[in-house]
Order: sequence, then structure tokens, then C-alpha cells
Amino acid sequence: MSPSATPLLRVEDLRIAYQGSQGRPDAVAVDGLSFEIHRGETLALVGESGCGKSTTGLALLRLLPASARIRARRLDFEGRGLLTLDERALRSVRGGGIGMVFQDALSALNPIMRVGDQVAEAVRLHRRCSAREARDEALALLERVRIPEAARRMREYPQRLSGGMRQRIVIAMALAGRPSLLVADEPTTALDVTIQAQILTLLRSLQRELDMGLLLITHDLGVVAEMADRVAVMRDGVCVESRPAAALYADPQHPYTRALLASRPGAAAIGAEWQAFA
Ligand SMILES: Nc1ncnc2c1ncn2[C@@H]1O[C@H](COP(=O)(O)OP(=O)(O)OP(=O)(O)O)[C@@H](O)[C@H]1O
Repeated sequence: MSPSATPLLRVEDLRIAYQGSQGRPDAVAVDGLSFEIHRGETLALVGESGCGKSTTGLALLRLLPASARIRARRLDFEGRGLLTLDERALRSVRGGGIGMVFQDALSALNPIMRVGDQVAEAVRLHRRCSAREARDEALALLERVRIPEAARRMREYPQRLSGGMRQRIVIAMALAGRPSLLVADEPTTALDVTIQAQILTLLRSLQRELDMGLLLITHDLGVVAEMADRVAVMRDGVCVESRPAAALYADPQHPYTRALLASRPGAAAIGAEWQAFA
């Protein structure tokens, strides 16, 4: 990691509430969250379902529904405030500055379009170039995400590919705008365990090769043990602990972090730690 003075992403005191409908009170989804990501750094945002992880990821791309009220002391990407960007600037940040990978590769892909054409289309969204150049770039992207026989795979439709291959295609599309930050929201949850490991290794390698920042959103502390530089643990919209990964795993400070660690499959004692939060 080579942290520069200005972080790629600076989040300070982020608060997000969904407006309650039919007289119901607003629901606070994120409450006072702060973190930074530098180029070349991986931050894992970890917590159970509903703790506000995806809401945070979507806020970075200003993709929250209109019912979401968002404010922050700072929400800066490459030194610019994301909350005050106009639509045009936002479009260039989405996919250009910040790339996004979601859990469900199948629904992110068009079933009736060859995957090579979909990646080429993503390239042309971000860069003026000929159809030929876009196809060449798409092929290079498929090779970058280690798709074997990439030239042949370009002509396949998504359904003909395995789940892992599809997720590689989605990652290739997310890279098409040459982002400096990649947000990956549960990128492996829908995959078999062995494939999960391959995709995580790929993300880690890409993050290093391209010197990107990576925000990895997951409910599974085990998933990030090998690859995060820092881990931020969230519970009910609040960050309870944020530390370098090695320190957090070796000596978790917050009881909730200890409970999450103990509840991983294969962890010895779930018992008392978890009971406190059940
Ligand atoms: N569109 C929405 N309208 C109202 N409330 C929402 C909306 N989206 C999320 N929420 C609520 O905001 C809180 C945080 O949800 P969020 O999806 O960010 O959590 P999460 O940690 O990503 O969980 P998951 O992994 O299940 O997606 C939850 O209480 C959820 O019910």
C-alpha cells in the first residue's frame, strides 16, 4: 500500500435515514459513519444483514432512492464533495471514478446480448472510441479478469457461463471506466465456496495491479481475513470498531466483533459471545 496525503475517499460523519411512509418515523440506516480509503488500499465494511453496508455503498454513487435523506460532514471522492456534484459530474464518477460490483451477476447482465458486446458497450459509455477499439479493449478486459479463451468467450451469452465466469464479466465491466475506486457489495455471496476464493483473489490482484482503492462490503468476516488492509465493523448503522485487519483479527476490541468472529463457520465457541447479541 502506498497511502498518499489525500485519501481517494473520505467519509466523515455520514448519516442516512429512510423517510417513513404513512406517518411512520424515519428509519436511521447509517449513523455517524467515518472512514477513509487510499489508493492501493482495501477496506472491508462488515456486519450483519440490515446494518447499513449497502446503503453506504449506494450513497457513494448517489444511487439511493428519493426516500433516503443523506448528510455528512464530508463525503469526498478525489477531494471533491460527492453530495454537491451535478448530474453530469455524477455520471462521470459512476463507473468512471468509482466502479461497482454487486452480488447478483446474472441480473447485472443482459441475457440476450453476447458478453463481449456488453463489455464493449461499457467501454464506450466511458470513452469515445470506435466499435473496433471498444471490442479490443473488451477482450483485454476479459483477459485481465483471467477469463480463459477470452476471444471465444466474448461470443457467449451470460446463461452459458458459470456463476464465477459471469462475476468475472461483471468485474470486467466495472473496470471498463478505469475507476480508481472499486466498490464490491457482497461480490461472492451467490457463489460456491471455492469460486468465492478465486473471485476474492482476483479482486485483490486487480486492486494491486491497477493501484485502486477497494471497498469490500460483506456480512462475512472470514471472507475478508486474507485480503483487507483495514476492517470496519458495523452494527445497526454504527461503526463499532475500525482497525488494521491483522490487529482486529488478533485482538478484537469490541464484544460485537468478537461475537462475529466466534460465529464464523468453523469457529470454536459461538456460545456466550454471541448470546449477548442474539
Ligand atoms: N429503500 C429502502 N427504504 C427503506 N428502508 C430501507 C431501504 N433500503 C434499506 N433500508 C433499511 O436500511 C437499513 C440498512 O439496510 P442495508 O440494506 O443498507 O443493510 P445491509 O447491511 O447492506 O444489509 P443486507 O446485506 O441485507 O443488504 C435496514 O434497516 C433496511 O431495512
